[in-house]
Amino acid sequence: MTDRPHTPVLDRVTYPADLRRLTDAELKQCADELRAETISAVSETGGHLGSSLGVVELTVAIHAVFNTPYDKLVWDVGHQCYPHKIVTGRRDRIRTLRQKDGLSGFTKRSESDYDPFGAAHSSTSISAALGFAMAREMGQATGDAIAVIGDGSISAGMAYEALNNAGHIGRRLFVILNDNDMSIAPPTGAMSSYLANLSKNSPLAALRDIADGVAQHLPEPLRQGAERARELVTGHPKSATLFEHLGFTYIGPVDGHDMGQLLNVLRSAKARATGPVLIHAVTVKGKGYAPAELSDDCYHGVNKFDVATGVQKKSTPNAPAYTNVFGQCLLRHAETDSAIVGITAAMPGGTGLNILQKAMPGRVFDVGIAEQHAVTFAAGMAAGGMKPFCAIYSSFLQRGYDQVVHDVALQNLPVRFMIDRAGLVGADGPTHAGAFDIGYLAALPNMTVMACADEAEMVHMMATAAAHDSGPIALRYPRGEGTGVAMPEKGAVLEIGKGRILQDGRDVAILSFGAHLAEATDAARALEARGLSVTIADARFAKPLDADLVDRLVAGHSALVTVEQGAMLGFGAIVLHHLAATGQLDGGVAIRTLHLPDRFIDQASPADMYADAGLTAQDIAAAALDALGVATIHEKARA
Ligand SMILES: Cc1ncc(C[n+]2csc(CCOP(=O)(O)OP(=O)(O)O)c2C)c(N)n1
Ligand SMILES: CC(=O)[C@@H](O)[C@H](O)COP(=O)(O)O
Ligand SMILES: [Mg+2]
Repeated sequence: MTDRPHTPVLDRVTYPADLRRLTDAELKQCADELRAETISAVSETGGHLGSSLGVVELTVAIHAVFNTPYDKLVWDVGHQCYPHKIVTGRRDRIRTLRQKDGLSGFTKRSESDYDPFGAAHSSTSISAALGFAMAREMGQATGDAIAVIGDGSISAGMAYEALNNAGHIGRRLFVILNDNDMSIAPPTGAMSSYLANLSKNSPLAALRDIADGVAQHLPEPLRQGAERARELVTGHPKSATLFEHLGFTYIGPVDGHDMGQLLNVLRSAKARATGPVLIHAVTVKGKGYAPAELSDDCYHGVNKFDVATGVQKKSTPNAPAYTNVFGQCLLRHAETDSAIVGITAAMPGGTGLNILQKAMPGRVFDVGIAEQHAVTFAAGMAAGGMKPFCAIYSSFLQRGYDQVVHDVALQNLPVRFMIDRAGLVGADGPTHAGAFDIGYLAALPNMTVMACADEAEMVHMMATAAAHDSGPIALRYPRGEGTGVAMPEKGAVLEIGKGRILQDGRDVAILSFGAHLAEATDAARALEARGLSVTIADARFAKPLDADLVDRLVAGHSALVTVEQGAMLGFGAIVLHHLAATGQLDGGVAIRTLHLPDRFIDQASPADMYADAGLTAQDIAAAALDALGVATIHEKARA
């Protein structure tokens, strides 16, 4: 007998239609190959590996059973969609993931018909899928809607708003709960415990059938076992799970890595569902790759790595990361002030709150993916006499905006907002860019808004925030390392609303707000090389604005350039508003406000993204020269 060459099944799959031609055994083999391909690709690109490995079988089974893209598959967050990208026509570009001009690390409508709804912020999938389902019910040419949501993401209020609505509407909709008992960090919360109990204590639930109730047809001892398991989970004899109370048919738990079981359950659900169905799939984050399965974070987000060992490539830092400086500072303040507490919405490591959490576990609250609750919880704590440091990434705080307005600012409560990932963040792209917080926070009465120029300034601003009991205060800082400046022994409390001048000049003033001061300084050097005399100032506060400083810069220079790592209606707009309100715009000074452009910027390195945004040192210098040119024309005209 001759050995037949082994042809990978995955090589026969470009689109989901190809999966639908495979036998069940081939689908299983395809999943194994898809897992290997995912590991290999992410080892070259970095990215969200653990979550993607956990849904390999689900990906294959869903696409094999449902008629995507006519049926709409909506991944929550979208960070687990790499296997999905590989089997939906993007295998040839999967090694460009998260890079400039490459594939997005999340689902994105403009990238593929198989990404019917974009994501990256969590807990939106059930709402979006319900929207598709209703569009179908109202006559649009679209098929079934399937949301896949993780156990971490289903902790957010928005997911319950959607379940509530879907259960009420009662139309056919599929929600697959991908329960790997893990968020970015170990999951917290009562809901997480409830789900854990469902999967641990309900061994026979997998046999339940959505239409005719398999349990009824089980032999007596098994049926009693199923009922006992249900009673154990719910606490009530014969009562249903939370999802059933909300109007869903609950199927599960099923083994989310058992291809046969998944195919049976999905086929049966697809054939029989008349209303909303929740399929509870138990999975393992990092499944099938030992270094991921054995690690504490299940390789949630990894750098490039060596496949054989799992060892990730780490760059040697030149300076402390802002996140770390924040974490260390907060710990120092908490040691001397027992009212200080930290609040995070499922990001203890990402925000640096894990430093305080490790030292003083009782002083940090991880509320799960629940930014809205985090903000109002902080407001309540502040009203109760505590000093909450609410650490949330800039883009995720967008979720809690009404809470910032209504619960914090309106009541002038001293919540300290620590806004990490302000500005462009790199590989996560536009969904995670901290672009809007300057504008959306500075618009609020009572709010103080600071941004630190470097890590030493951060220490002072932390001291300022800790001392600021008269109202809410926000400190924004970017992802990544500081600039390597000498660090102060201790933070000094800054005068609220006062900036600083770092260098005095005569021709042009560059007024920077936040961490682009290094680029502003480089621009000044370039201008000096052309014989110009440049003032460099650091605003420190966008609100209250240092009006005296701005007035001085306008009065003493022919041109003023503002620089910030934020969107159009931010710091520069505040400066312009002040100058207009005080009649200084007509005084002949030429002004340029450098900010992010009015468009979303695709993923690349932060440096490339800032170049795309027109915010390099050269751009700043060019803007200054342009402004000076205009100022010269004005001066000549006046002469
Ligand atoms: C609104 C929002 N807050 C926080 C995050 C950061 N975040 C991304 S994935 C994740 C954990 C998600 O856990 P889960 O849904 O269980 O998916 P898993 O990674 O376990 O597959 C978090 C907190 C986010 N993307 N969106
Ligand atoms: C998917 C998601 O939202 C997070 O995993 C995010 O990518 C983390 O970003 P950082 O790496 O900046 O913490
Ligand atoms: Mg999870």
